[in-house]
Amino acid sequence: MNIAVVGTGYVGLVTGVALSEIGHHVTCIDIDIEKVKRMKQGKSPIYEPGLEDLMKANIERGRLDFTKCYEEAFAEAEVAYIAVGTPEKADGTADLRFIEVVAESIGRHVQRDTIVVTKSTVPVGTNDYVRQLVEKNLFENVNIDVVSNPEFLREGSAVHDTFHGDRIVIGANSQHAADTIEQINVPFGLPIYKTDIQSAEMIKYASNAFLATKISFVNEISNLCDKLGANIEDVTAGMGMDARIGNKFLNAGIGYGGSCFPKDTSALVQLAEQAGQPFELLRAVMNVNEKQKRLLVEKAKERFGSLQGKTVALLGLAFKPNTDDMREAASITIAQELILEGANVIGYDPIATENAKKVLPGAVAYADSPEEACKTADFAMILTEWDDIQAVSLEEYKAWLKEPVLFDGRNCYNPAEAAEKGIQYHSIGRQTTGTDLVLQ
Ligand SMILES: NC(=O)C1=CN([C@@H]2O[C@H](COP(=O)(O)OP(=O)(O)OC[C@H]3O[C@@H](n4cnc5c(N)ncnc54)[C@H](O)[C@@H]3O)[C@@H](O)[C@H]2O)C=CC1
Ligand SMILES: O=C(O)[C@H]1O[C@H](OP(=O)(O)OP(=O)(O)OC[C@H]2O[C@@H](n3ccc(=O)[nH]c3=O)[C@H](O)[C@@H]2O)[C@H](O)[C@@H](O)[C@@H]1O
Repeated sequence: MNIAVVGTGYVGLVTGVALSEIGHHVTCIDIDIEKVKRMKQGKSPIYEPGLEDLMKANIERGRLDFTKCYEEAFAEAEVAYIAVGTPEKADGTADLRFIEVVAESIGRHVQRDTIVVTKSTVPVGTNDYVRQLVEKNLFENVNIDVVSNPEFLREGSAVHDTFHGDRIVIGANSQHAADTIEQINVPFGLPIYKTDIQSAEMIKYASNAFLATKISFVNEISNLCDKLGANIEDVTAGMGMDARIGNKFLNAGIGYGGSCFPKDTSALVQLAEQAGQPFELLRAVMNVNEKQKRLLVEKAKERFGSLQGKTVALLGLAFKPNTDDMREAASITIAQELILEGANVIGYDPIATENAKKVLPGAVAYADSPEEACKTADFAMILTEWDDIQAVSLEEYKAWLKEPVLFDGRNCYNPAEAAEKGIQYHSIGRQTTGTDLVLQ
C-alpha cells in the first residue's frame, strides 16, 4: 500500500517507520522543515530506542521517505494517517486545531479515493468532523472514508509496543475501509478488534483514563500505607496475584506525567461534562495526581523544617525513563515548589536535559552525572528511574551527599539496606528508615 503519514512526533514517526518495516511504501509529512531534513538523513528527531536503525534500513530499502510537501506525499497515497498533536486547551478540552488544518490539507491534496485514518487521540465524534472537513476541501471527485485507529504505544518503548502491542483497534462505519486497514495491519500479527468509529474513539480515552485511575488508586493506598505502617510493595504484590486485578501498572510513585494521561483524563472529564454526565471518579483521579506530584517536597519540608538555602539534586527529569519527553513531568512541579521554598535545585537527566531547560524554572542548574549533581547537593530526590540512576549505589550516595538523605519517588532501593548503609531513606508507601542515624 502507498501510505501518507501526517505528523512525525512520537506516534507519527513510529507508525510510519513500522508500516514501512512491514512492507508498505510510506511518505511522512511534517511542517517542521528542520525535522524533515534530519529524518531524510535517517536521524530521528526524538529519542526512542530502536527507532533510528529501522528508519535507516527502510530509507535504504526505498520504502520510507519524508517531506514537508503535501503534493508529493499525496501523489500516490491510498491511505492517509493523521498523527498530529491534540494538546489540552486552557479549558481542559482537546485542542483540535492541528487536526483541522491537516484534514483541510488532506482534502485539498488527495488525488484518488482515500481512507483517512485518525491515529491521534481525539474526542468521540471527531472522526465525523474530520470527514466533513476533508470533503469540504476536496478538489478531485473522489470518495473519502474515515477510520479511527487509536494508538496505544508507550514512549520509551514505542517501537517494541508497535510490534508487540496487545491489540489494534479499528473503528469504521464502512466494511471496505475496515477491511483495508485490517489488511494493512495483518503483518504485525497482533489481535485486531473492529468496531464502530465512536466506540474506537472511546476505547482510547477509556483505556488511558483507566490506567490513570489505577495509578492514582495505588498512590492513595501508598499514602495510607505510609500512615498505617504497611508496605506498598507487599500490598501491590499481594493484590496483583488476583488475575482480575493484574500485577501491572501498580507502581506507586510521584504521580503520572507525560503528554497523554494528564491531557486525556482532562479531555474525557470535559467530554463527560458536555454530555451532561459528570465523571466524578476521573476528577478525583486528577486531583490525587496533582497532590502526589508534591509529595516529595512535603516529605522534605517535614524532614528539614525549612528548605531555605538547601541544595537539592533532582535525579531524573523526564516523565519516565527512556524518553526525552518533558511534557507534564513531575520534575516541573517539584522544581517549582522547591524554588518557592527557597531551595537551590541541580538537575540531572541522561537524555532529557535539553528539553528540561525549556520547561524547568530558569534558576535550575544542570549536572552531567548523578555524581556531579549529588556532590553539589545537601540531599537528593530520585524522580525518574533511569537505569544509570538506579545503578548508583547506596555507598555512593553516602559518599557524595552533604547530608545522606534520599527521597526516592520511585522506590528504587530496599529501605532496610539503605539505613544499613548510613542513608536516611524516604520512599513511597514504605516506612522511612535511618531516622536514628546521626547525619553529618
Ligand atoms: N506520545 C505518545 O506516546 C502517544 C500519543 N498519542 C496521541 O497521538 C497524537 C500525536 O502525539 P505525539 O506523537 O506525541 O505528538 P507530537 O507533538 O510529538 O508530534 C506532532 C507532530 O505533528 C507535526 N504537525 C503539526 N501540524 C502539522 C501539519 N499541519 N502537517 C504536518 N505535520 C504537522 C508537528 O510538527 C509534530 O512533529 C496525540 O493525539 C496524542 O495524544 C497516542 C498514543 C501515544
Ligand atoms: O496515549 C498515550 O500517549 C499513551 O499513554 C501511556 O503511555 P506513556 O504516557 O508513554 O507512559 P506510561 O508508561 O504509561 O507512563 C505514564 C506515567 O505514569 C507513571 N506510572 C506508570 C505506571 C505505574 O505503575 N506507575 C506510574 O506512576 C509513569 O511514571 C509516567 O509518568 C499509555 O501507557 C499508553 O498505552 C498510551 O498509548
